[in-house]
Amino acid sequence: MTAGGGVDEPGARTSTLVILGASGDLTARLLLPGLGTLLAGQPEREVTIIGADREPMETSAWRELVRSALTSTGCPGEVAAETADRAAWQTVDLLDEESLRGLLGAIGGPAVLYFAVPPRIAQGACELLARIGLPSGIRLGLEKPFGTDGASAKAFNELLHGFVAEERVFRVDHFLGTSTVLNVLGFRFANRVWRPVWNADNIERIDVIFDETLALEGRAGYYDTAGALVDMIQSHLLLVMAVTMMEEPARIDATELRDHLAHVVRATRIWADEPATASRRARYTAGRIGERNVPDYVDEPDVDPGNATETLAELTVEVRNAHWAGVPVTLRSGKALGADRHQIMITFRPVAHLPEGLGADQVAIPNQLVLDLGPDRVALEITTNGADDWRDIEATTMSAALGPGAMEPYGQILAGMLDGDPLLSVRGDISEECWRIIDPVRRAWQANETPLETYPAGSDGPASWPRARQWASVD
Ligand SMILES: NC(=O)C1=CN([C@@H]2O[C@H](COP(=O)(O)OP(=O)(O)OC[C@H]3O[C@@H](n4cnc5c(N)ncnc54)[C@H](OP(=O)(O)O)[C@@H]3O)[C@@H](O)[C@H]2O)C=CC1
Ligand SMILES: O=C1O[C@H](COP(=O)(O)O)[C@@H](O)[C@H](O)[C@H]1O
Repeated sequence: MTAGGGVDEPGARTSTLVILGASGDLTARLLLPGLGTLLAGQPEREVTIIGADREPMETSAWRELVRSALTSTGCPGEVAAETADRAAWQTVDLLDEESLRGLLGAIGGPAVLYFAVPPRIAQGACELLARIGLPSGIRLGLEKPFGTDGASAKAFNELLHGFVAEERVFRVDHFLGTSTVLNVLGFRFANRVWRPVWNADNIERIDVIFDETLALEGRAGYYDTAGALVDMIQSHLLLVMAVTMMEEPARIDATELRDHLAHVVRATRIWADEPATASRRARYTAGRIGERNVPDYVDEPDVDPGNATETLAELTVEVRNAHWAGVPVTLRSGKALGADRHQIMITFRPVAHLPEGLGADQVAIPNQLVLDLGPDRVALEITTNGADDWRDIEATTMSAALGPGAMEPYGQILAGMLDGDPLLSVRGDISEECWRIIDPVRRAWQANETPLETYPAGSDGPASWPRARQWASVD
């Protein structure tokens, strides 16, 4: 097995990526295809990919898996072939100390160890690494979920910090690598028009929505104990919120950006400090989405009907600082819904007053700004004079497509890891803060203080939830 080097030299384009759990779903579906988009745009990179898993795999089979996954997302054939030819396989049991030592010895140089394994295995392997010691030049890529609650995330951080510097730990949240989240930075900070109005004086509410038509898709092993709150709100949506509401960083680097994200999550509190009433939860029952019949969630393969798993979660929080106090921020995500709706929605306060003779008998219409999280688009609903009667007022939508980004989110995340730039990885304190926000909600749900409602697959969620009113207008 050969080891690439150089991940430590700034700007180096030669690096070694060791994928632990290389026979798994994440590797085949997201990691390698993401890397393919990175190599498509930056073909000069020489990445040596070492696949590692507990079952042996022929090197030729691993190389073919690498080659086809890279080309599936547009990596040129010759770059994929060269990368595949460098790839190697290592059979390892990550929970066996000797086996893990053997892997580290075989890598023999700087590398990224990417844990594409279940969280229990990643944590167990890190406990062994704490004993063995981490060879210099190694970085760790850790998938979500990071811990299972605030206490376990804190303990995991303490374990890691005992043997590796925080700058070498890359906690993955692929939403930070999505083009729209990156686009929010330019949209917010490079436009003069938003700066004076981006605060509680002018903004009435914020909604971050990630509704999916996808149902469980065979992921009960993970999802049935996580649920929508942990799967989407604890990690992704709180960070999307933080990017939307943070102050302007002095520069876009890992320290500044993450300090600013941390300021937002540290100031975030559950609305009215009432977890039971600031949240809602529901689970899908049988229904139809387009041409698909979706079974009742509890009839999905491997679901434990005894788990009160929610497939739709909503949580309202407040960022309690001088800029945002009093503005409700609702985070919502669910599966098996009628439409994919991935949006940050900013609802402005209506004008305080309309001149007499304009919009007679009409109430002022609040401006609404929607940043679509794919396909990337921005839409602003403004108020204009009526088309038929200029004395009326009516809403009109202006919209524009945003750049789709040069690569898939996992390509962006891997680029940061390979280059040693933690800009888009979740810092340890931020991860703990996100758990601190949702832990009381989980406790309230476990105590049954918030009812577990139902909705038919393919619907908009429980009929009683007041959602259509809020964002029907910008479609
Ligand atoms: N799949 C996805 O869409 C996403 C996954 N993630 C995260 O990525 C991680 C991996 O998920 P996923 O790929 O779906 O999981 P899989 O179960 O598909 O893959 C995990 C792999 O790890 C191997 N493994 C388990 N135990 C050991 C061990 N002791 N030593 C070496 N290898 C081991 C498994 O082998 P075996 O089969 O023999 O057990 C399997 O090949 C999880 O943390 C998940 O939360 C995050 C976002 C999306
Ligand atoms: O991390 C996750 O994200 C996906 C949604 O993100 P996408 O980039 O795949 O659209 C979600 O479906 C999944 O449940 C969650 O684990």
